[in-house]
Amino acid sequence: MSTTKSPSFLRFINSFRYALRGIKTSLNKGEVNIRVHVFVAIAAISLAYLLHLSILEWSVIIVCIGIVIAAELFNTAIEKLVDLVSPEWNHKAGIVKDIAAGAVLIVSIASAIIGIIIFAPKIIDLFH
Ligand SMILES: Nc1ncnc2c1ncn2[C@@H]1O[C@H](COP(=O)(O)OP(=O)(O)OP(=O)(O)O)[C@@H](O)[C@H]1O
Repeated sequence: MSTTKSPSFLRFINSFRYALRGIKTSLNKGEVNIRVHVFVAIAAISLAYLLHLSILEWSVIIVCIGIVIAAELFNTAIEKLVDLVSPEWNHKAGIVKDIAAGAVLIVSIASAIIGIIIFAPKIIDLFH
């Protein structure tokens, strides 16, 4: 059996490496927002474990975490692209950044509400 990897397999592995590099760059470049999201995600996963969530509740929490972090990565990518295309002050560049930030805010608020709906009753139950 040949051990040579097919080009399409290598392309797949490389795409995966580039994607991981993108995530690492976002975390390393001092992007405060994404660090906050990762911190909140770790806190939510820890709480979910401690409160013995159901499979459905776990799934909802994981989907929320994925959407928020993905939105933040898109936002960072858009910011970098705008800075590349329009390094100088430009009204339209500002609008593009504001809209991208608005998208992150929307999914963050929705996820926070879902977190409250799932966690709050279980935390209240602990004190009864
Ligand atoms: N080139 C620009 N032209 C016009 N307005 C801009 C420009 N760059 C940034 N802004 C305005 O400043 C805001 C903040 O932009 P910035 O790129 O600093 O994003 P940020 O949210 O502070 O990002 P981060 O802190 O994650 O780097 C934008 O949402 C936009 O309103």
